[in-house]
Parts: sequence; C-alpha cells; structure tokens
Amino acid sequence: MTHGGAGRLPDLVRERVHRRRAAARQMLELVPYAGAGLVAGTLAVHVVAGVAPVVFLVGTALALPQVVSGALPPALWVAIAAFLLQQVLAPLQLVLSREIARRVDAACIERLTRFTLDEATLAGLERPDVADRLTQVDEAFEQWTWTPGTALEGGLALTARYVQLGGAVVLLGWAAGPWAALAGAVAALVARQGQAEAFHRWGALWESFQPARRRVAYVRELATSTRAAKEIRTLGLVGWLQDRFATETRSWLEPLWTWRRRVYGAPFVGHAIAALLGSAVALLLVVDGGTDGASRLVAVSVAVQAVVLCARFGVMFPESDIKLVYGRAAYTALQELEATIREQAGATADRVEAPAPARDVTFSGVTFSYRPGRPVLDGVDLTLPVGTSTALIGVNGAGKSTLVKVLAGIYAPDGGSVTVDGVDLATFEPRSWQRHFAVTFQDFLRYELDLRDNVAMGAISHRDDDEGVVAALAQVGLGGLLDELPLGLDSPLTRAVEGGRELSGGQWQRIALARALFAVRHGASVLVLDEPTSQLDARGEAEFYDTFLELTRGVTSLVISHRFSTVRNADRIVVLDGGGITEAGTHDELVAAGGVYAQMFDVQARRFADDGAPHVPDLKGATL
Ligand SMILES: Nc1ncnc2c1ncn2[C@@H]1O[C@H](COP(=O)(O)OP(=O)(O)OP(=O)(O)O)[C@@H](O)[C@H]1O
Repeated sequence: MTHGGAGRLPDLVRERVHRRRAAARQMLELVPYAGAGLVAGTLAVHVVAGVAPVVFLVGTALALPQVVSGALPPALWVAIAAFLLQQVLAPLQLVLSREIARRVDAACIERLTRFTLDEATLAGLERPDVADRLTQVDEAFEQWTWTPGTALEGGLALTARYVQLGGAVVLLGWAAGPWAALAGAVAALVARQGQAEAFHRWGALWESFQPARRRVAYVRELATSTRAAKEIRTLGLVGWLQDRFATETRSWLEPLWTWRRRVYGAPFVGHAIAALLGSAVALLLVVDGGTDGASRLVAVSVAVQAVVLCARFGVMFPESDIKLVYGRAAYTALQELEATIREQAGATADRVEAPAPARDVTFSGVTFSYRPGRPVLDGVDLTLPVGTSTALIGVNGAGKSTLVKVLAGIYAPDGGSVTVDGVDLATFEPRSWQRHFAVTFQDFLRYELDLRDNVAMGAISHRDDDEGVVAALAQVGLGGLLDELPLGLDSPLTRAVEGGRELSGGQWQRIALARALFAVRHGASVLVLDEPTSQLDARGEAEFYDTFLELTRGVTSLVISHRFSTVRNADRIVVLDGGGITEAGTHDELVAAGGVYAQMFDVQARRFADDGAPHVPDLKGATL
C-alpha cells in the first residue's frame, strides 16, 4: 500500500501542486451545472461572511477603550452590525450552498444514468474496476452526503475562511508589524496544509478499500433484503452471515485504523508544532510592540484576536473539508467511468444502423474469453438461416448464454466474426442491432411494475397497445390470471405495493415469454429464448410447443434448453462443446449419429421412464 508514504520534498510539492490544479479544474467543470450567476452570488456572500468577523474584531477593539469609560462609540455599532450580518449570512450561505449542490448533483446523476443505461456496454460494466467506481458514485448519491455537488459547495465555502485569514493577517501587520503578519500567515498555512494533507491521504485510503467495502455491502444486503430472507432463514445461515459480516468488516477496518495513526499521527504533530511556533512568534512580536496607552490596548487586542483567527486554520472546516475530499472522490470516480466508456465509444463512433437480417446470421471462427487465455468460445462456426429455428444445447458452462450475448452484440468477439447477410456485425451500431431482438434471458427480470408494463417492456414504444398485451398474455396461457386481477392490466406485480399481487415462478416465466411475443408482434425478427420452459409444468411445456412456437413461425429463433422435449422439434439442433459446435442436424439425424446429443437424450429419456414421469410428448409438426 502506498498511502501517505514519505517522498522527496520537490516531488511532494510537485504532487500537491498537481493535485490542487486537478481539483481546481474539476470544480470549474462543475460551475456551469450550478449556473455562473448562482456561483458568483454565493462567492460574494462568502466574501462578505469572511469580512464580517474581521470588521467585528476591529470594531470591538476600537470601541473597547471608550466602552470602558462608559461611552457608546460608533465603532461599537459597526461591530454589532458586523455581528448581526454574520448571523443573517449564515443561513443564507447554507441555502445557497444547498442549491448549488442540488443543481450539480442533478446534472451528475443525469450523466451517471446516461452512462450506465445508454453508453456503457455490459462487458464494460462487468469489469471489476468499473464496478468499484460505480459503487463509489452510487454510494455517494444513495447516502446523499459527499456528492460532487457538495464538493463544489465546500470548495466555495473556503472563500469565507481565506478572506477571514487575509483580513487577520492584514490586521496583524497593522497592529504588530510585518514580521508578526508573516508569522501568523505561515502558522495558519502550515496548520492548514497539515489538515488538508491528512484529509487527502485519508480520502485516498478510504477509496483504496472500495472492493472490501463492496463485499461488506453485499453481505449486509443479503442479511437485510427480503429477497434473500427466505433462503437465509431456511438454510440457517443467520449466524454464518453475522460472522462473515464481522470478518469482512474487520478485513478493511483494522488496516484502516492502523493507517489512520500514520496518516494523522506523526505528520500532524509536526504541522501542529510548526503552527504553534508561528503563533507564538506572532504573539511575542505583539507583546513586544512599541506604544502605550489606549492605542496600545487597541493594537494588542486586534493583534491577539488576529492570531487566534490565524490559529483557527489548524482545525477542520466542517463546511468544506470532508465534502471536498469525498465529494471530489465521487466526481473523480464518475469521470473515470466516463473515460472508460469514451475509450470504447471511440471504436463504435462510425458504425451504421443495422438492418434486419434477410438471409442469415453467421458465426465464423468466433472466439471469446472473459479472462485472457481461457476461451469460452473457441472457433465457433454456426449459421442461423433467417426464418428457421435452431436449438442450442450443451452442458452447464459450455458457453451457450455467452454465444447468445455475442450474437446480440452485447460482447464483441475476440477473434473471428459474426456477419449479418455477409456484413460484419462490428460495422453496425449495437443498439440498432439489438432492436431486432426479442430475448428471454435465463435470469429474466421480474419488474415491480404493473402487468401491462411487464409485458409491454418487450416493445415499450407500443405501450398503449393493450390489445397486443392481452393477446400476448392469452398466448402464454395467462388469460385466466388477467381475469382474476381486480385491477386488470393495471395490477402491480409486487406485494410491496398496496393491492399488488405476487406471481409464481412459472407465471413469471410466462410473463417473460409474453414480453418476447409482444416484441415479435411489434417487429422483432430474431427470437432468443434461453431456458424458456425451465419453470413450467409438463402441461405448460407442451402448450409451449403447441401455441407459442407456432406463433413465432417465420421468425429466426435460437432456443437454449436442457430439456430435450423443448429442443427436439427445432429445424436444426447444434451441440456446443469444448468451445465449438461439435454436432448439428435434426433430432433424428443426431440420434442416429450416436454422438453427444444421442447420449444426453438417452440419459434424459431413461430418467423420465424410470421416474414413471410422462414421456416426452410427440410434438411433430411444431416448430421452434
Ligand atoms: N460475466 C462473466 N464473467 C466471467 N465469466 C463468465 C461470465 N459469464 C459466464 N462466465 C463463464 O463462462 C463460462 C460459460 O458460461 P455460460 O453462462 O455462457 O454457460 P452456459 O452454457 O450458458 O451455462 P448454463 O447451461 O449453466 O446456463 C462459464 O465457465 C462461466 O463461469
């Protein structure tokens, strides 16, 4: 770990200057989000708020000798006015700062949403470094504490402090001479440097534990979410989860505590001693000053208070420091996320709109790996003729879902190519290609929305097609469910909402299928179904062939299933094994060939027979 290590002085200075510049650039970038007018107005208020205590200090010092003799001099009224102004400005500073943070954060959230939902590829989002950054930005906005907006707010608030310091140094010079002013200024800036540096290192340290904090957050979510509650209770995992939480938490908190001593300990003592010496020198020069009488009293009073103001630079500024360090870290994370995306977008900038395939989609020697040197797809050759059905089978982990993601342009192949009517998929804009797809993923989503939206999500621009939604529901055997629901299509499909209804696993799968059908109804011409019947009962599965597959006749389809009853009637069945297509043909051809497919089919058919379960229905005539 390199947190806070000592280095050569010129290097340290250069690094700090570089950091300050970077921070200033970031703050300037955020200004337009808040609006130049609001920022200028806030700065003006901070400047006045910084001047007010200095005026108060001078006013009280000047008034003191006359107040002692029973008079109420004008200087006293000036001091009172400065004090009242300070009280009035404090809430105004707060309101203006909050407004700045609100505007900046709204813009940053918009940037974040655009990035995650629109620009980022799935492969990009799956990178661990990207996931860490995303969690960091997400955390900032979730807890709404140290966001980019608060960084700008905190940065601007420093103005009041520095104006105050400037005033104090000028007063010190006036009251006790230039050397006292210099000593006071040096004491303040050294103390400030100590604080700021410790805070900066602490921020970097905090950030470096992001992966560990992400693990802790996951365990905490497991322990508290209703999603996992059922399994955790029935498996008796509560104790284990608590231990895991404690271990994971200690794994980053203990090193953090150790580093905290190093970050705040010795360097801070050094800075504090230097600051104390500076203040002491300034005070000595004050005491040593020339004149006597009332003017001496005023000078000493001004100078002592000015030294105190300088010394206050050695403490943390709650309105700025934490906000600046952590809020800026959140903004840096957002910028780094965007930089990653820009890198990827550079390669896709001049892509063209993808047409619907007219002849075929072909994989030629496609390779793909999630980790270098471990290809999941290793030279896949496969043609999907338009308007035909292909079933893809293979053991768990063979790479079937990965192949689908490459087909849909979610991942780009590392080698080889996917072509659409002979044109490389890489030349098409991925979103436009994906619009031709109706996909039901294995881990399809159960949207906590109403029934209509759960189906219409397949082609959301046709959300007002209630007739189509009802037809899709009927086609997947959910017509009865619709009749049961008092709110009909408006029924929320979650118990978390008043009047909502939870569905069974099989019913949810049918909803996902209805979504795909709705997409086909509205023009999707490539249908991909990954394990479409895994949660359906035997009758539901049979109905799947009789109705659903008929309805998608003419569509180019790819179905993945471990259930042979689901795949056997496809126009063509292909086996993915060892990263490549090892067998291809109709069910009868593959059974006759006696290869992997025949063996797998045999095992499954025998198991059905042994269990006394119904045999695979004869579904000749149905198409995938
Ligand atoms: N996002 C990912 N990051 C890294 N590795 C992955 C990822 N997704 C899948 N893998 C790995 O790639 C391999 C193929 O996974 P894939 O999901 O494509 O298999 P599959 O044939 O669809 O399996 P199943 O039949 O179990 O659904 C597996 O070894 C899996 O661990």
